[in-house]
Parts: sequence; structure tokens; C-alpha cells
Amino acid sequence: MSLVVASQSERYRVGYALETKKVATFIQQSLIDYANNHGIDLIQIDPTKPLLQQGPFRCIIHKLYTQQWINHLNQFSSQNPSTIVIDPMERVSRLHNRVSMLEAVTKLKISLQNGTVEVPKQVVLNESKDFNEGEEVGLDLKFPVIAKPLVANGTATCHELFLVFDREGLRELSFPVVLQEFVNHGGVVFKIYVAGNQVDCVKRKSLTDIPEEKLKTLNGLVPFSQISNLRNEEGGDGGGEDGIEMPPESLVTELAKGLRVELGLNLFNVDVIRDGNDPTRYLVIDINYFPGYAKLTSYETFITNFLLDIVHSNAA
Ligand SMILES: O=P(O)(O)O[C@@H]1[C@@H](OP(=O)(O)O)[C@H](OP(=O)(O)O)[C@H](O)[C@H](OP(=O)(O)O)[C@H]1OP(=O)(O)O
Ligand SMILES: Nc1ncnc2c1ncn2[C@@H]1O[C@H](COP(=O)(O)OP(=O)(O)O)[C@@H](O)[C@H]1O
Ligand SMILES: [Mg+2]
Ligand SMILES: [Mg+2]
Repeated sequence: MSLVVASQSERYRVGYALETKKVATFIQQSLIDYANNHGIDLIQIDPTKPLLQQGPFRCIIHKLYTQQWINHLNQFSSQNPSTIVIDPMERVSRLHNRVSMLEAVTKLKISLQNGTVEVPKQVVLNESKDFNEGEEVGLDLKFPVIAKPLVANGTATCHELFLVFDREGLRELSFPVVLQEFVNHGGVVFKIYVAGNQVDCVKRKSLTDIPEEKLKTLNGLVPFSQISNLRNEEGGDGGGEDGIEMPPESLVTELAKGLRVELGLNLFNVDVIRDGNDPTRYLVIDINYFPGYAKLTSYETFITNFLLDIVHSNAA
């Protein structure tokens, strides 16, 4: 008579609390099925109702910032400390500010044989008087700059960016805003997706280079938004990410691992560009919480492997 190994058949409930549009893109039937075949039941959480009525959960994943949801999550967590929350809200909120998100990068000690990882030079303008008085007040940057809303909390406005070519262009901005030096980078942005130990790097379309000569003819500011989500035929005159060399694997894994520890987060992606004038210089320009994983090939495996690591871990 053979013994049945009970742990093999153990199932885990993973709750998800996401906006409706995120459920539509992320919780695809293929993910539900793949996870299900590997012992994970994905359970939709109603964030407007107390979680106690909806559990138990081995783990909760979430991307929602209403006060009601935060209250429900806090209450449930304090009564169910063994449920693993991916990720704690106070750590996620570090990514909701374009200054604090990049501070983690400057704290990293990445040892690369042939390369550096930095952030572009940037300053915060809280109001227009920060640059009206005098010549260089608060601005130690070279134009062009990219103006990005300081807050990056998932609203449409926080993705409304501007390329600004001169001081005049600054007058039309809304505040508070981050001014970040534009770096020519060959029109390609690398996106490093992280889900715990799972790491994947893809390349996407970006803003095209601005040659010095062309710069002399440009003034004011130009708006743009979510350029990396545009297909080649839709956006600008760039294109041609094919044939562009990917960053070294060691850089991708070290950066992912380092940021995961420094931020204390599991689910994020990092936008990285490579300086067109120095191919060993990489710059982190953006970090996003719980990004669009479904754009990855085999995202079902990527996410399920991550969830299996979590549910099998001792973390609580
Ligand atoms: O919707 P998607 O799939 O384009 O994903 C968005 C991300 O695109 P990416 O995976 O980096 O190409 C997007 O990344 P970017 O900021 O565009 O680099 C954000 O993470 C966005 O979330 P939020 O609006 O900042 O809360 C993500 O939006 P949500 O899906 O979380 O609403
Ligand atoms: N410092 C920079 N130099 C050159 N291009 C940049 C820089 N910062 C952003 N970009 C371009 O603008 C896009 C959007 O900027 P990002 O900071 O990623 O904002 P969002 O949060 O809206 O994605 C990037 O994907 C990249 O194409
Ligand atoms: Mg981005
Ligand atoms: Mg972003």
C-alpha cells in the first residue's frame, strides 16, 4: 500500500484587489488556469467589503489606494498576521513620488565590471517663483529637460510629461514638478520587470535623440505621454528597437535584486536608458509599482512562479 503525500495537493488562496481595468488586463483566463494547475486559486477581493468575510488568504496582492481599502487591509492584517501582503502600503507609497523612487537607486552598491547605474540630474520646482527670480535660482540643469509631475500615483495626469527646451517653456508647467535632464539614448528604453526572484528585461520605444544642431531650432515645450506604450507606426519618427543590444544580464539581475532589497518591494518594473555618448552608463528614469506584466511573453509562468515562491515561504 503506498502513502499519499498530502503536501503535494495543498492549495493556496491568493486574493487580488485591483481596479476593474487592471483585472481585465492582468487576471486573464490563461493566468487563472495556469496558477490553478499549480495549486493556486486566484480569488477576487471586493475592496469595499471587510476582508474578514472574504478570507482566508495565504497571500494578498493589490494595487488600490482608496482609504477604505487601506483600512480594510490594515484591519485584516492585524488580525491575520500569517497572511502575506504583497506589498505593504507604506513601502509602495515610496514609488508615488518621483524623487523618493529614485533615491533607492543612489543608495545601491552595484558592482559591475564594466558599467555604472545612475539617475539623471534632477530638481524639484514647487512653484513658478522657483525659477522666476534671478538667473540660476534652483536650476543647475542643462536644457532640454523632461518635466514630470512630482506625484506618480497612477492617475492619467501623472503621466503627462513635457520636453522643455528653454526657461520660457517652464512657465507653462503645473507644479510641483520634477525637471530631469534629458539624456540622448538611442530611442530605446529597457524595462526590467521584477516579481520577487523572477526578472525579465524587454526593450520598448522611447523618445528619439535630439542632436545639438536641432536643439538650436527648438523652443518652449512639447507634451508627450506613455511613449513606451506606442507601437512604432503610432509614435514619432523613432522606431527601430530591433538590433539594439540589451543591457548585460549581470546588470539586469543585480539592479533587480538590489532594488528589491532597498525598496522592500516584490512587484515593480524599472525603466532604464543607456547614455548614447557612453554605452557603459545606464540611467534609471522611472520605477513603477505592479506594472503591466501581461505584456511579457509567458507572464503566466512568471507570475505563478513568483506566487509559488511566496506561498511556500515562511514569511508572514
Ligand atoms: O496598463 P499597462 O499594462 O500599460 O501598465 C502600466 C505600466 O506600463 P508598463 O508595464 O511599464 O509598460 C506603466 O509604466 P510607465 O509608467 O508607463 O513606465 C505604469 O506602471 C502604469 O501604472 P500607473 O499608471 O503608474 O499606476 C501601468 O498601468 P496599470 O495597468 O497599472 O494601470
Ligand atoms: N531623463 C530622460 N532622458 C531621456 N528620456 C527620458 C527621460 N526620462 C523619461 N524619458 C522618456 O520618457 C518616457 C516616460 O518617462 P517616465 O519617467 O518613464 O514616466 P512615466 O511614469 O509616465 O512612464 C520614458 O519611458 C522615456 O522614453
Ligand atoms: Mg515609465
Ligand atoms: Mg511611471
